[in-house]
Amino acid sequence: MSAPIVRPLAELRALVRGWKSRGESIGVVPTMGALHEGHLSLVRAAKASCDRVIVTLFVNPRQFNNAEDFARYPRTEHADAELLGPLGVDALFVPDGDEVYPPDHATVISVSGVTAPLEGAHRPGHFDGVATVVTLLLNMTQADRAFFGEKDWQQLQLVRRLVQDLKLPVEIVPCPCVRAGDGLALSSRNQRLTAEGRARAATLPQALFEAVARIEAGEPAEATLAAAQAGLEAAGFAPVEYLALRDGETLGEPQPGRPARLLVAAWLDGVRLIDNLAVTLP
Ligand SMILES: Nc1ncnc2c1ncn2[C@@H]1O[C@H](COP(=O)(O)OP(=O)(O)OP(=O)(O)O)[C@@H](O)[C@H]1O
Ligand SMILES: CC(C)(CO)[C@@H](O)C(=O)[O-]
Ligand code: BAL
Repeated sequence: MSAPIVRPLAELRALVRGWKSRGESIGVVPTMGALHEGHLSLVRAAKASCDRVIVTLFVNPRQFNNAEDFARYPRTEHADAELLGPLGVDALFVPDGDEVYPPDHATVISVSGVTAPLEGAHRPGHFDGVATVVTLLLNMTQADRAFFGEKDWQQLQLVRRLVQDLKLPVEIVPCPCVRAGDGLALSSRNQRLTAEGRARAATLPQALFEAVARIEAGEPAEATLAAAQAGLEAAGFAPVEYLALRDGETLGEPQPGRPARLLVAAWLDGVRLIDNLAVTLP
C-alpha cells in the first residue's frame, strides 16, 4: 500500500491537530523526492523515535541556482509514495508551489557564516532557498523532530544554526550518509550518470577516504589535498569545485581539538556530485 499523499496545507494541518491532540510526537523528513535508500534510512530513524512520520516532497525552485538543474530534477511522486507505504509513513506531503510561495510571498530566511563558503560560494542563492523552505516546512508540519542526512553536511549545519537562532521548537536529528557498495554516496543526481560514469564516480569517495587516512596519519593537509585533487582530475572530474578541510560545525578554518570535515564538490560528465567525511586532526 502507498503512503497517503496529502497536498493542501489545510488537510495536513487537520491531521497534525488530531495527532497533537492525542499527545503523539511527529517526525518530519524533508526531501525533494526521487527517493532512494539514503532517504529511507532517514524515514526509518524517524519511525524509530516518533509516533507519526511525515515525509515532505517539494522540489524547491528557490534553491536551484541553475534552471536546467531544476528542469532535469527527477520527479517520481507515485513511485516515492509506494516506497514509503511499507515503512508506515503517515503522510507524504506534496504541497503545490503556489501554496508554499503564493504570488505575494515576500520573506527570505538567510543564515550567514556557515553558508558563506563551499556550496554557498558555488551556488549563489542556494542556501537562502534552503533556509526559507526548511523554515516553511517545519512550520507547516509542526514536527517535534526533523531528520537530515549528513551527506549534505553544510546544509545540516545551516539547519542547526537556523533552528537555534530562531528558537524553533524542533530537534534536528542528523543521520549518517548511506553509500553504495563501491563507496559512492547515494544521491538522486547519480541517476544522470551513464553506466561508465557511474563506475568512475567511485573514485570520488575513494579519494576522500584516502586523503582522510593520510591527514589523520600526520601528512600535511595541503599537499595531500593537492594530490587528491590531481587524482580526481585525472579520473575525469572537471571541475573540482572545492576539496577543502574545514571545521565540522562552523565550516571555517579547522581548529586543533575540534571535529574537522573534508568536503568535496566535483563534476563528472555534467553531473555535480558532493561528499564529505569526518577527520580527526592529529
Ligand atoms: N546517501 C544519503 N544518505 C543519507 N541521507 C541522504 C542521502 N542522500 C540524501 N540524503 C538526505 O535526504 C534528504 C533529502 O535530500 P534530497 O532529496 O536532496 O536527496 P538527494 O539524493 O541528496 O538529492 P540531490 O541529488 O539533490 O543531492 C536530505 O536531508 C539529504 O541529506
Ligand atoms: C532539505 C531540502 C528538502 C529542502 O528543500 C533539500 O535541500 C534536500 O533535499 O536536501
Ligand atoms: N540535497 C541538497 C539539495 C540540492 O542539491 O539542491
